[in-house]
Amino acid sequence: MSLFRLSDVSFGYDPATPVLHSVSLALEEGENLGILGESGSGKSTLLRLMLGLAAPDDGVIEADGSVLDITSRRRMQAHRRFAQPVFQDPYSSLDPRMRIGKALAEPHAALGLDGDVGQEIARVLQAVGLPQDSTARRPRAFSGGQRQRIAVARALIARPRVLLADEPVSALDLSTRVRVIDLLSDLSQEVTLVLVSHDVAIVAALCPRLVVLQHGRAVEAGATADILSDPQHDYTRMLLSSLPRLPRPEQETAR
Ligand SMILES: Nc1ncnc2c1ncn2[C@@H]1O[C@H](COP(=O)(O)OP(=O)(O)OP(=O)(O)O)[C@@H](O)[C@H]1O
Repeated sequence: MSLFRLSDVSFGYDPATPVLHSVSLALEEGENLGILGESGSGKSTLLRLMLGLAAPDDGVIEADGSVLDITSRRRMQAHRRFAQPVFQDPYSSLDPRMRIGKALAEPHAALGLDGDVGQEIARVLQAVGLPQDSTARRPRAFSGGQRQRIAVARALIARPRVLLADEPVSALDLSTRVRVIDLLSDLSQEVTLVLVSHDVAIVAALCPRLVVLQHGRAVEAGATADILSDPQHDYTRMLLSSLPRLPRPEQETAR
């Protein structure tokens, strides 16, 4: 059974100007899915629909084997345990006044989760590689990369099956980025990731499956390795050719 199945999903903030056009995709357990596209192609909107923050104008979203009805409070409560978001900016996603222990305890209570909250906090801090005494500190005591780890820990409290991550490292500096990417890669053992990005290298590192969005249409989908080595669509070729290239070793030594 697929974790998510989207069938011909269309959506517009204003229904007269659709942002997503008949998008279909499937997310299978253990197969991280990258969603790649230029700014404005509809990537974040697609994640919003998968989170249940808005409903499609047309088409169907199935999650965990049943149709996602966002008007059902009970269904949405279950969905928030099933799929958790990680947003781009760890500075705005954490309340600056709230100690980390409280920030992690809050979703545990709000989602009515089982298990001892103290033990669960210890589990997620360990999972993201932060010291246990982080609970007594406020977000300003942490660097950007550490804050993003806290945001990931907050998502993991729910023991979700899916993490829906929207440009999770683009607000971070380069060296921190690598550590958060490593963390997301390690987590792939226990949770399946949907990763929205305009960065081909990050998608290639984390996601064996890929969907390319152009103006709200899925123009290419399949195995990431196949798409990167032999893109079928002009738009995908354009995205790949616009990648910044690192100098080859011989060019470096020639200088
Ligand atoms: N809340 C909103 N109300 C109205 N229009 C919106 C809203 N959010 C996004 N849009 C529009 O929907 C389209 C798709 O935006 P979306 O943020 O999904 O794209 P994106 O691919 O995630 O872009 P980016 O990489 O810049 O975040 C854009 O034209 C955008 O202006």
